Amino acid sequence: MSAVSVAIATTWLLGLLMLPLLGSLLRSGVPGVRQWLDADVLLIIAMPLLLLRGRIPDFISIVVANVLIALAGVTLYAGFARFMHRPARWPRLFACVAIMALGATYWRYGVDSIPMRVVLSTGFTAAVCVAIAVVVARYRSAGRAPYLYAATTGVALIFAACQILRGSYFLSVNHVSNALTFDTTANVVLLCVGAAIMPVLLMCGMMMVHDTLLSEARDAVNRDFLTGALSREGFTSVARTLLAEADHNDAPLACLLVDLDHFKSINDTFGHTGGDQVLREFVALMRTVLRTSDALARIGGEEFAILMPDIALDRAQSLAEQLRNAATRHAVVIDGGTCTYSLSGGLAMRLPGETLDQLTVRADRALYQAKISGRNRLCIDERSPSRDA
Ligand SMILES: Nc1nc2c(ncn2[C@@H]2O[C@H](COP(=O)(O)OP(=O)(O)OP(=O)(O)O)[C@@H](O)[C@H]2O)c(=O)[nH]1
Repeated sequence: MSAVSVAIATTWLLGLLMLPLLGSLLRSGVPGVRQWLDADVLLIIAMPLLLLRGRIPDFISIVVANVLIALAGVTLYAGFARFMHRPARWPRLFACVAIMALGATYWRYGVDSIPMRVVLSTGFTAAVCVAIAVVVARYRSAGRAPYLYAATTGVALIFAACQILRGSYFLSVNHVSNALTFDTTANVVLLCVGAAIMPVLLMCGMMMVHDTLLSEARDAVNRDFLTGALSREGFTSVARTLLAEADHNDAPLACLLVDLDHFKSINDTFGHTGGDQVLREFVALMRTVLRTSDALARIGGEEFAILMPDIALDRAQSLAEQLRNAATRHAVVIDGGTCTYSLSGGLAMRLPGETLDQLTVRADRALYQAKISGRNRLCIDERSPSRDA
């Protein structure tokens, strides 16, 4: 068996192995997986056609096989583009495949040249690899494992370089095919690298899908689905860090609990979806007032907790008042109607060594005071340090 046949058979086997793995990721709904699966299927169909060269008509083993491989390549790229939430631009991709088809036909039936067909296919594959490297490097989502994206870009560029090297070699040899042309060590090594391109890039894609799923699962637990604020679980874990930092730096930490007033009547007037819109817009409003270092969580229906690290009571009180004023000025347009609302707040400064539960209990007591004193106001827990200072 020649080195070329071994390389083709290896790609085919790896393609088969990838199939169930990609299939298992289909139901994840992550964009790109469908295209990667299609690319793998195209590859699996194309490889035996190449292997049957001489036993089936050349048109199938050369032209059709090369077109299928080119289609697999552009579909692989489309998968990466979709994964990065970019359009696949199919008309352009099909135009590239059409050029490949014309080239393969010409270098078989116009001028029969194996080296030129190799130059054509390596050039095409190199272009696909560069396109993948560019789309992955350029459109990486923030908050995702950067090493994975860097590795995919790097691997795609290495593959492109190997293809260009192999193409250049064949460009320099005589147009007449010759077994020796293929049996050089350099060509065999580059051939093996070429055989790994699709399987390795598909593996990179699958690793990125896993990274996405893990990050979505983490978000589902730590984020409130409706407002995007931290969930109670997310808040607890962020609070643990903030409390440890406050202890370590002997720094002040403020806890503000906020509850929207008469929220039930908002729901009664504007419906539950109207109430949801108020909650979403209120969280967006809070983000414009609070500092980026403040941790904001939705801990109940219309109740929110904010931890403010490294802040004195005066400043925390002023931020809380700004928030209350912004809320009273905020008009939410719902189905043509306008909803206005107010909030009550309870503020407590952390005492040395105090746990999150102890701190929130004091803030909650202050919030209760604000509610029973008439709402739309801020109360401060009397034990908050620096109050008397
Ligand atoms: N739209 C919407 N409403 C919610 C959600 N979670 C809880 N609520 C509603 O929030 C309302 C809270 O009502 P209450 O606990 O009586 O409080 P309130 O009407 O705000 O009165 P005070 O807090 O005493 O000023 C209830 O009607 C809940 O149904 C939610 O996710 N979306």
